[in-house]
Amino acid sequence: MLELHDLTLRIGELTLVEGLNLQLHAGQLHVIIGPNGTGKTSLLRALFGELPLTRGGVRLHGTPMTPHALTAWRQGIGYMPQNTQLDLDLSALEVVVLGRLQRLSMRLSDDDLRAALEALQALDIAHLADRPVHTLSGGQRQMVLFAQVLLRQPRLMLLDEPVSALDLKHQMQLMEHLQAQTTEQGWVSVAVLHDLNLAAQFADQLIVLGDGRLQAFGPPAEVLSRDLIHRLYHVPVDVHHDRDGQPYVRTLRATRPAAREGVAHAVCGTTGA
Ligand SMILES: Nc1ncnc2c1ncn2[C@@H]1O[C@H](COP(=O)(O)OP(=O)(O)OP(=O)(O)O)[C@@H](O)[C@H]1O
Repeated sequence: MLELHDLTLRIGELTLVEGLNLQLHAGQLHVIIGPNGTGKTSLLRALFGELPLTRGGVRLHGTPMTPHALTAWRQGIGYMPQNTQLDLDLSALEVVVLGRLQRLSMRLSDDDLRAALEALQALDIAHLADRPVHTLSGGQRQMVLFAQVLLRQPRLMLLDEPVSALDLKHQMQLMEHLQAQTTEQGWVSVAVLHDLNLAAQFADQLIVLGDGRLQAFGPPAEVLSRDLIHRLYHVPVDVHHDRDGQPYVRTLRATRPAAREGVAHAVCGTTGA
């Protein structure tokens, strides 16, 4: 279990996150949603030990995060930050193997290489293995970095917008894999997503942040409501539910697309003339 107790983050006068109390369970996928600039990345960075806590504490399976033991703390974490820039002269396979960094001696073992290849295969990107990573597309880099964090065999998975550069097929592939492995391996998984429908589809629990504070926490079917979304994003939406009770969100336009209708009429008029 990952326990956050009164977690507060400040930089100078600016409060990024205020008084978070949460208990996140092993084997569950937790998805953080919330508007831009509301503290999601700061929270993940703090959980990775990259941003010092101003107040409060964090425990993973009973072990507290302490400033003097951050190297050991990070060894149990698969952290995928938002920025997937990779200006390295390494192949995709080599980047994935780096996920085993803490265990690598002077040379790679067959086991490390096999595990890296299997991770690439599981994500259907084995064909990228020998490509230099600086030549990969944004989405391909994102998949390679996901394969890298898988190889860490983490107890805690922290993923900051892991599908932001992915097409529909790869979004589903990554999320399906994350959810299956979270259950199977008993990880505590935390991912930031902006796509509310993807969040509703895959999250066991939603963590809703707004202005650095917890606005709601719980299963998507209980948490995602029209009022909450409107309050957070100031966008009109409808929230529907499918046959399994899973919510899905449809954004509503504030204005009718009158200009487009005008274009259609003009085109028809031209054709008819
Ligand atoms: N190192 C820093 N110094 C000063 N302000 C910072 C720093 N890091 C973050 N902030 C500010 O803290 C707030 C929260 O930022 P954060 O990146 O955590 O938001 P976010 O919810 O992840 O946003 P987004 O959805 O846009 O990625 C923002 O106002 C940001 O400008």
